[in-house]
Amino acid sequence: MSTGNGPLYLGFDLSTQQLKAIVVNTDLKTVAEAKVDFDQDFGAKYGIQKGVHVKDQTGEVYAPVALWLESLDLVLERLSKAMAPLPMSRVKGISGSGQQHGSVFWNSQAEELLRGLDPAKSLVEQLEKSLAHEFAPNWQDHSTQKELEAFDAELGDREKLAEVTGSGAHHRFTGLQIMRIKRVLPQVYANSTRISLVSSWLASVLMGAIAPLDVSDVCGMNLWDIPNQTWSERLLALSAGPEGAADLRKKLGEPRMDGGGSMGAISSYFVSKYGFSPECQIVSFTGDNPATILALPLRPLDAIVSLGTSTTFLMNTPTYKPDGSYHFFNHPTTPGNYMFMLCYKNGGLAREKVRDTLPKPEGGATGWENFNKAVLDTPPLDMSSESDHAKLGLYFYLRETVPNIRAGTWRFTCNNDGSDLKETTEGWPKETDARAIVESQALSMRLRSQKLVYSPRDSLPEQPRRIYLVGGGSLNPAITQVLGEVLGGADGVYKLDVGGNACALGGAYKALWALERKDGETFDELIGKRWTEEGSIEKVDIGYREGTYQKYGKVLGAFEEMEGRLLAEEEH
Ligand SMILES: Nc1ncnc2c1ncn2[C@@H]1O[C@H](COP(=O)(O)OP(=O)(O)O)[C@@H](O)[C@H]1O
Ligand SMILES: O=C(CO)[C@@H](O)[C@H](O)COP(=O)(O)O
Repeated sequence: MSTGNGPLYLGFDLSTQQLKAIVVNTDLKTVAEAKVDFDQDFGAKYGIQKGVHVKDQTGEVYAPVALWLESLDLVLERLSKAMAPLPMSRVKGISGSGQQHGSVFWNSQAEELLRGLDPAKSLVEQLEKSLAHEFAPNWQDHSTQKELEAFDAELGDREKLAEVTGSGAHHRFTGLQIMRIKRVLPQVYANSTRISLVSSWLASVLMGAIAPLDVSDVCGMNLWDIPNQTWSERLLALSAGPEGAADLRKKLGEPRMDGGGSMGAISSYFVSKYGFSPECQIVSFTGDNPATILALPLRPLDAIVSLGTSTTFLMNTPTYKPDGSYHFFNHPTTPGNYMFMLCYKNGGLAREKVRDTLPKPEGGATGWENFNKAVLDTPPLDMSSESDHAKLGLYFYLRETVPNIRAGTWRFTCNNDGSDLKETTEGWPKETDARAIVESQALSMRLRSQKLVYSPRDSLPEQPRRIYLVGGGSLNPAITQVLGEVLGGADGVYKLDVGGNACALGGAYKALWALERKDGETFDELIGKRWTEEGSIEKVDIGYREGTYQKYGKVLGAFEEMEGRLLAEEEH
């Protein structure tokens, strides 16, 4: 491939299970990729599984920060090789993303250690000493029930909190996590001079100085007042105690409200060790979901479904319509726009659990062959005729967030119009579970996004125009088809060619826009001019199917009632 002599842009994604890096040229074409898989590369050393430690007794889920430091050196070593013969010195700008909500606690030595990084030593050798806490809470953590109740109550109720911060209280949101750390590990909190999000932490290491939080990622904390674009003093005081609000504000710093421009040049450590140019600029890093909506120019009514460890449903919208069950974030690049998001904890790993109840395919290339066959051999809602009962299931191996239902598996049936909803105790064949888990994940997204979608064309029912799939699960044709059947998509369902690397790609595009934008040029304007469908996306399903879409529509009420009954059981 000819890459000319123009500048290159590097995007990282520090997600739950991997650290990925992708380099693009000014035509948005990928020229090199590399990754570190935490379990494969460091599982034995750090005793992690799927990138994290899990403490079932408390609901804590956390990752060792040292693992990420080792991974950064390793991914850059791999990337230098993947780039050859292109020199790293061609990289003009770096941005990227981090798993949202996770936080890193720095101690008082951090700034000095970051400034003085020695290329003769590794990052982990030098920066392990910069931490006030060796672990970063992960977004799957659900140890903060007490804090969740306090946050929901603080401004009156959950809806009021959502109006102010874009979200009701969620266990994983950083304000709650900080409040818990202060309660259970007061010394760690006291020793923390600065607190970063995962995104700004990675930017800090690359810059050799503590980077500000990002305009979009800051909205995943339940601390940022979105209508007024400032820290909420009341919520800071709740998290850190009435006397501690000012101190917490100092630890967090003021976020950077411009998603573009440069925050500073790369640290000399990376110049000496990996051959970056000293002129290479670090652009603000954002959350992995905000970065995903930057992987292509996203029009209103288009939706992205990210099938990673978590499942997320994302839209770019000019309307701020907060609600306690979903999320609004500042758009990462466009002031006045927002990202709408639904986030499910029981995404890829829950589908894997159901897959693993089926016999292992012999010689299968992906390991998903039997799961896919079961999905495709089962009719929608497992109804072979109109008189059959529709089957609905919920498969939560972790406490879910949307809605906040305990871990467990439930199977219900109802009539084709949603009436006569009953829990079934006899169960059903394992093959039915394969279809039911994908349907239930899609039904939940359809239920909760209905207020944001409208009819894309005359006479079609309300639905997204295009649905773009990203993340590891987007490689799966059976999952893809069911998403199209349930969610529709008047112009079809598309997979991003970059598959599981969408957030890293969004990071690379962000770096390009940040450093090449003309006065007032938006991300969508600049990227829209250079982006081509060919080579970027592939149509994988027709999306809207008349009849099938309506069939799922008729059981949406029953689906909501099923969730409602399980929630009510927990309240009693
Ligand atoms: N062929 C496949 N079919 C279904 N799921 C898949 C397939 N390949 C990978 N996955 C899923 O993708 C998940 C990882 O997705 P990825 O986007 O890389 O994760 P992360 O959340 O760490 O960024 C795995 O947990 C796995 O369940
Ligand atoms: O908690 C959320 C969003 O609110 C998750 O989407 C995390 O941002 C990380 O997800 P993975 O990419 O690791 O699945």
